[in-house]
Amino acid sequence: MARAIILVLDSFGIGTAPDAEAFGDDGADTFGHILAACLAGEADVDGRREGPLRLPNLERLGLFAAAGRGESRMRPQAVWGSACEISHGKDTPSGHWEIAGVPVLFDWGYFPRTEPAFPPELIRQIVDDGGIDGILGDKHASGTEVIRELGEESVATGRPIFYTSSDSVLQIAAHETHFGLERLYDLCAVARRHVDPLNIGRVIARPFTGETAETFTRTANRRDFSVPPPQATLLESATRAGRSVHAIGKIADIFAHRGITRTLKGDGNMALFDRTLEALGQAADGDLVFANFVDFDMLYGHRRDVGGYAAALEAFDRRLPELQAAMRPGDLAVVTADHGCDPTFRGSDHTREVVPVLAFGPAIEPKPIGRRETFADIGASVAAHLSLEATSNGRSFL
Ligand SMILES: O=P(O)(O)O[C@H]1O[C@H](CO)[C@@H](O)[C@H]1O
Ligand SMILES: [Mn+2]
Ligand SMILES: [Mn+2]
Repeated sequence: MARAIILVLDSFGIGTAPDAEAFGDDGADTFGHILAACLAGEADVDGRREGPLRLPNLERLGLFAAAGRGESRMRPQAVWGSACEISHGKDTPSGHWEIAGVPVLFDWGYFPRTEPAFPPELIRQIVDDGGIDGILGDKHASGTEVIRELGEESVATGRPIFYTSSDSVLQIAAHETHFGLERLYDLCAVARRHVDPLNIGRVIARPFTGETAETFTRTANRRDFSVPPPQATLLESATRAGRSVHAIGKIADIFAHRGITRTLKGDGNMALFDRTLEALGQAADGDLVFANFVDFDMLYGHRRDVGGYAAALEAFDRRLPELQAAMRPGDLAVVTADHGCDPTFRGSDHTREVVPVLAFGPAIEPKPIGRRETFADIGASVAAHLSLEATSNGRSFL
């Protein structure tokens, strides 16, 4: 039994999903296109990385084999394969809930690609209850671009910026001190109530600091207000059985704080890796450590920054030996992702892709597991490993 650790590299898809065409994502391949860009010398970042992508530890575990790529001749040292998503959306909650055994088989509500994007009645309700005198934005946008465009006006008028994407989200950007962080969280809680009837997955607080369009920066105080998963997930199976669930980074928010024992936050992937090791050091037998590494998605995938994404992968890879050294004989670790976000693809949205499944531990025998039909096989395997009641979806590959 010992412990289980799930590491989600947020947005690290490894190839076009069989149903990608329905999402307008045919040909998307986050890993494959980063590899190619690095090889072509198009992903050099001054002082941070250059040349071909070097991921020796992920390669050793079987990343290339999982992606069906012939570049590596190494025999995988992990249980290796890939998984398709059956959830209707390619968003973060859908991906994580499916990993935890609860695919999203209903349709989220989405806001149209029009301006305004939000129903006027909805905005009127949020403005009335939220104590603001109006909003800016009201459209589909990239979060960094929209604060550059409207941040100064937002600071001057006190009106927060409302925007959305191809995900089921209402995002609210406001200045951390001029508008106020707690006030922004309160406003998001009001918005959360009003978007519930529209079946919107998340309201996201996007605080920023700085004084001019050029210096505005989003802070680590982002907060996601998610709806709870529609059924009990692996996390609740664990906590109901008296186990502790250690949630690293965004995990607690993504699961609307259901089935979480403790939350450890960190600013950036490296801090999140530190928190993961810290949780592992404290986890008892039977516990689950569940970590999300958000930089891949937020800082590089959505920003279509190939070099940054490559550098972040290499930095993550360099830390894997520390994780392996901290694992006890009966532990299981699974490296996976929640969707793709190909930094070479058009637009700035997620991409429908298959994700890697690399499961390893001192007593886990390497083997191929092929292409799994659903991410839920990960949750089923973790449940089996921790001797928890089986999740209602997924089959264990262990
Ligand atoms: O452009 P930013 O604000 O990073 O937004 C991105 O972050 C949202 C939540 O992950 C996604 O829906 C995407 O729109
Ligand atoms: Mn995600
Ligand atoms: Mn994202």
